[in-house]
Amino acid sequence: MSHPLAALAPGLASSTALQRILREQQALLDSAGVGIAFIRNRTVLRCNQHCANIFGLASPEEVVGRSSEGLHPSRDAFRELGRAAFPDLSRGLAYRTKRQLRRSDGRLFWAHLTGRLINPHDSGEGSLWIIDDIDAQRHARALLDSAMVSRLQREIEDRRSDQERIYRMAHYDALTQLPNRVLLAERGEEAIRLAQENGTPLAVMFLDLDNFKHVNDSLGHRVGDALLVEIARRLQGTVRERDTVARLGGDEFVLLLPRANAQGAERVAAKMQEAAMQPVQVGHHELSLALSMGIALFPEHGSDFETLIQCADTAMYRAKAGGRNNYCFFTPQMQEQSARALQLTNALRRALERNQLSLHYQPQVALPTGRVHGVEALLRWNHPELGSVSPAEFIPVAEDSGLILPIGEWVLRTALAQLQAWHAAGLPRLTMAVNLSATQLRQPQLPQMVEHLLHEHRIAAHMLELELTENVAVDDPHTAIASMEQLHTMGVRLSMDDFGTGYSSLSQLKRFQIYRLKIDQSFVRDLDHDGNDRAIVSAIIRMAQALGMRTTAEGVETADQLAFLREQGCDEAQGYYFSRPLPAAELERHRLGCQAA
Ligand SMILES: Nc1nc2c(ncn2[C@@H]2O[C@H](COP(=O)(O)O[C@H]3[C@@H](O)[C@H](n4cnc5c(=O)[nH]c(N)nc54)O[C@@H]3COP(=O)(O)O)[C@@H](O)[C@H]2O)c(=O)[nH]1
Repeated sequence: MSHPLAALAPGLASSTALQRILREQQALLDSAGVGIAFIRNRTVLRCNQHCANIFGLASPEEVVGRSSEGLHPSRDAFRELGRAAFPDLSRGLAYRTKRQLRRSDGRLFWAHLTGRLINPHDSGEGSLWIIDDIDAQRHARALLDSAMVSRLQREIEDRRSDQERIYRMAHYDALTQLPNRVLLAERGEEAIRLAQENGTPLAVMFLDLDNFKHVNDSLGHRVGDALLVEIARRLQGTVRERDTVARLGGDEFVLLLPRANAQGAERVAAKMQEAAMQPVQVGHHELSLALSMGIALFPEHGSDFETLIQCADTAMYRAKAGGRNNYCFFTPQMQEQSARALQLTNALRRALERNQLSLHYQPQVALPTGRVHGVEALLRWNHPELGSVSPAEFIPVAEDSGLILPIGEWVLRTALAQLQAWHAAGLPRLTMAVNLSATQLRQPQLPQMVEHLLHEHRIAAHMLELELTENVAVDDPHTAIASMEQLHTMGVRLSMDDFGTGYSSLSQLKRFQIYRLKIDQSFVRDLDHDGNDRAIVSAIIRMAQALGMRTTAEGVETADQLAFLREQGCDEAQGYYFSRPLPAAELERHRLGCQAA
């Protein structure tokens, strides 16, 4: 096809130079971002690609040759444009307007038009028109805008979900998905505000799983975690929507119970106990757990959330100490006791180095012969200001603070040194019983320490009896059993103290390699007038005999008690009837000299 511009200079159309110029011009035209068309005699002579695009045609060739009138919505519109443009064009000026044009498929669109005559003195040479498609621009802008909007929306969405994730991480426990300490505190403050405003009650409950450490240690953390998740689910399923179940960490949970008074809290506690006690299946383990719970009430026990939680925590410890699977309401006395415990802990830290501790010894008498076969070492603490503090009070404090470890070692060393002295003084068969706390038994190095002290004082292992309570083994049977086995292998004798008051099974007794059962003094105390106690004591003695264990009755105070025990075949007895626990020198004077064999 001959180039349309060749028509403008017919003589030059075949020249190579002109062809090159025309190609360059076309390239220039095609690279323009607007439509460009040359029109002469109402016919399109030449246009660029953009112009073809604007009119919905594939290439400039499809536009060239078309009547320019057909590019307008109507003949009238076309003529009107000619009339309007003429004054400017004929003066050699550019004519600018905004018009509707028609695409090849008939659709109308708005465009900015700029026209100019090629030769202002001769309109017959045609005109050049620049067409700027406003609709397409608008459309493109709209597309751009919507792309930006959706990107913005995505960003906002992303940011929102990031914020939600951060909020969740900061306010919820990752394992159980329960509210954590932070969210609990927020809800607690809010609950107190509402309770104050409405004059309604509010209960805070502190929960702790009994023996959870045992599950974790013996079955592994994965089982422990699964158990916590299941317990969390059950607790959550037991309360009402307005209540909050939060996990503080480990096996500690807190319940926030708006509008619950003492009876309400008690009902929830009972439901919690029931929910926790249903067996939990984790893999092939069927586990059942119990809860210890402490309850504090608003406003009776505190006006701020921090105080209420502390009170509930204190009450929970009391529940645990009272035998586990239990709940307890906070009382102000508990706080006094906590303050006292703190005072004792601080004072106890200095007790060893300031020589405030001493041992008293209580004889243990063999019933068939009436002779003292051994003594039990009992710790005494005499503080310059606090006076004589009972071990029943300070031993638990020492256990909680970990001070029982250095103190327990001191007791063992001092007792063995005393035994060594008595053996040297002519009482070679005297045995020494020493109390061991659960914390001590959990120390894996305990057997080595005992062995070292026995060696240091040249005492045969069977002359030492270590007294354990039943709960020692319940808390951490694995370490406890390992230590007991080592001690047993060394020849040290183990006795079960306060037997009958704790929680142990007969199979445990066998596994623990127990040499002696010490019948708790609570059964001995009322032997004279309580038929049940008599039945229990004689059953314990018979059971021990059947299992090949010896029995010692604690707290014997009367001749009648002694007669009953002797009659039942009890092996040894200990109590005020024979002697109170005494300092070594006093005991030597009164009891040991002639009786020990
Ligand atoms: N872990 C350690 N625990 C210890 C140690 N020393 C003592 N304790 C434990 O403290 C609890 C209280 O001991 P204590 O006040 O010494 O009471 C003992 C006896 O004095 C008392 N007793 C003895 N005979 C009688 C009696 O006839 N009547 C009566 N009412 N009380 C009597 O009983 C306690 C016996 O203790 P135990 O045989 O150990 O049960 C107590 O639990 C001690 O175990 C220590 O060094 N470490």
